[in-house]
Amino acid sequence: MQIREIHSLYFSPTGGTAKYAKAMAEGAAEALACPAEISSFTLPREREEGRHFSSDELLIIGSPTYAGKLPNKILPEFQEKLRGEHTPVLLFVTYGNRNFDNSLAELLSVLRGNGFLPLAAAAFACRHAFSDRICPERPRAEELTAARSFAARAAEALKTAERAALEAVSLAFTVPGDAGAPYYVPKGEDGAPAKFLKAKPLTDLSKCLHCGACAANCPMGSIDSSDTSKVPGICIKCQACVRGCKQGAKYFEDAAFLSHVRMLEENFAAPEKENLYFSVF
Ligand SMILES: Cc1cc2nc3c(=O)[nH]c(=O)nc-3n(C[C@H](O)[C@H](O)[C@H](O)COP(=O)(O)O)c2cc1C
Repeated sequence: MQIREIHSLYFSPTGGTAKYAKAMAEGAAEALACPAEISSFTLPREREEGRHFSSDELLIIGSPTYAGKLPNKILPEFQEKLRGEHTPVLLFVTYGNRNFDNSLAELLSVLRGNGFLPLAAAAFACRHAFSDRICPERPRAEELTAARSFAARAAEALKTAERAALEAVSLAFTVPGDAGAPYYVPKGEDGAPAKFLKAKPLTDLSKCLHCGACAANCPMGSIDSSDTSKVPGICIKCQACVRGCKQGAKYFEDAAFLSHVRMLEENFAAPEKENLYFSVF
């Protein structure tokens, strides 16, 4: 199969997913000796346009796991904005060492439904967006190298594969999880459901320089750029504002949210999970 161009697309509020999208794009580009365009699908303006891919392009796509599935506010954008025409795809999810549950299966199902040919997939344990105590060093350099090699091997195999044969193996390709399963219900330290849907970031005005970075980095465009202490829109708890603030001025105070973070730190910081790879090749 002839591949003319590679596109690597990621939703990545706190940067872990982006690192893997870049590494895999580089591996595939080297194997196929063709250009790779790496682009973000994170900010509202980056998700405005639909993206259509042809049969001689390769898509690499990654998303974090939120509550065991794809981020629910971004799912409709994946469903509505991405179209393939029998376009081969390498898909992956990242997760914060609890579990990726059903996110990879959901991503595969969305892509298959939108005309893509899923051929290889991966689940990468990354630093948890909520806590530096969970996999703080991940992805490690050697993990990015392994992901890069995985994408290179898949791309290399594409070169000699017959399209008809790929269509058939892609149809049978599965990954762990159930695309139709419900969301994971976050628990607090007491094991009871932790309800923090309405939690929003607060601003320490003694630290805030009013630089506007938090508003500019918010994937939901929810922070008022003229007064960044106001969050009139929806908050998906992605932590882009918290981690992107050089002054450390953004924080969450919601008791249920903090209890969930402590539960994760207590139960899911160790052992660190292995990265998982799946492929038709
Ligand atoms: C709202 C939210 C929900 C999350 N839910 C899960 C989860 O169910 N399981 C898990 O292991 N990690 C979970 N995580 C951790 C992220 O999947 C992980 O930190 C991911 O690598 C973040 O990607 P990014 O750095 O590209 O933003 C969650 C993170 C956020 C912000």
